[in-house]
Amino acid sequence: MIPAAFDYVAPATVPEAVRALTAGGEDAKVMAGGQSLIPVLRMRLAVPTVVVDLSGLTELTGVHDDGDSLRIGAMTTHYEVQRDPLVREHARLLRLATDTVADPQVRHRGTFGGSLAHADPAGDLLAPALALDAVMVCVGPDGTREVPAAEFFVDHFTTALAPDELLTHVKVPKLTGWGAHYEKFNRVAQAWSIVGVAAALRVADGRITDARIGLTNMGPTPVRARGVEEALVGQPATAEAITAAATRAAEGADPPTDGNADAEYRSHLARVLTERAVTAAVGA
Ligand SMILES: Cc1cc2nc3c(=O)[nH]c(=O)nc-3n(C[C@H](O)[C@H](O)[C@H](O)COP(=O)(O)OP(=O)(O)OC[C@H]3O[C@@H](n4cnc5c(N)ncnc54)[C@H](O)[C@@H]3O)c2cc1C
Repeated sequence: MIPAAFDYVAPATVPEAVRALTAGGEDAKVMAGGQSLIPVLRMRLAVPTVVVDLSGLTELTGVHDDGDSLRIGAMTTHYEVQRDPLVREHARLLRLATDTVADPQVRHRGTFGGSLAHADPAGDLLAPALALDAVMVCVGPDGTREVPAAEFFVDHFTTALAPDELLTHVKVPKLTGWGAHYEKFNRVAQAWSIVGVAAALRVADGRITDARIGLTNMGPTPVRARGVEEALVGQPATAEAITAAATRAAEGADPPTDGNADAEYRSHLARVLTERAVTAAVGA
């Protein structure tokens, strides 16, 4: 199918983009790399009045050092995130998760902000953003507001962004020196996650002192595995402690049943992948 007709605007500044969104009303759509939006338009799952293309907004690209956190522009591509030295040093979990996203073509066009704004429960960057306590910087006609990841993801493909707002940056607190791992289970190479586990941990004198665990595709939004975190902190970084903590991975999750896996199998995967992710993060 081809998309229904829409107006196209390519703003040169963020205020211009906001004005175009506001003028377009409820059915205006932002376009980043178009990796998810174009198929949605072609299937006519969305019939926007106007598409506001952010690709000219160079101010929304790149990774910047903001002291205690990194500021990542929404239009930074997955490829750029993967290769950025600041991300490697201070947000390794994000880099490892980005490595698992699709294939080089998608990683060259797809953006960090687009993935978060799209809020596909199977998207691999949502759980790391949640585990890292990232903060979304959103700009609309009333100005700028900051939304913590825990409040940003509202439902399947639904975020706290209003139709006339855009995500400009993401603040990612630095976890320098922490161990990290992203464990993804998918049906074929380069496919979306059936379940994924994002783990970031700090170990001192053989004991786990901090643990952040996020789950991909274990509910309509990414899930923070608080039970596992509680069970890990203070424990020795041993296989026994990790196995015991991982049994709590599916607590509080609401995994879907679909053509790839049923809810019970997803809960099993969450436990197994948590054990693997934490083990790898401890050894990292
Ligand atoms: C073949 C294929 C395989 C893929 N596999 C994976 C995978 O394994 N794991 C994974 O995580 N992802 C995967 N993806 C998705 C990929 O990561 C894209 O980055 C993601 O779809 C977002 O695309 P985009 O950045 O081009 O945003 P777009 O497609 O342009 O936009 C997506 C949505 O977000 C909104 N949006 C975009 N940017 C903003 C913004 N700054 N402010 C407000 N709203 C915004 C748009 O309006 C739209 O609704 C895959 C995509 C394809 C095509």
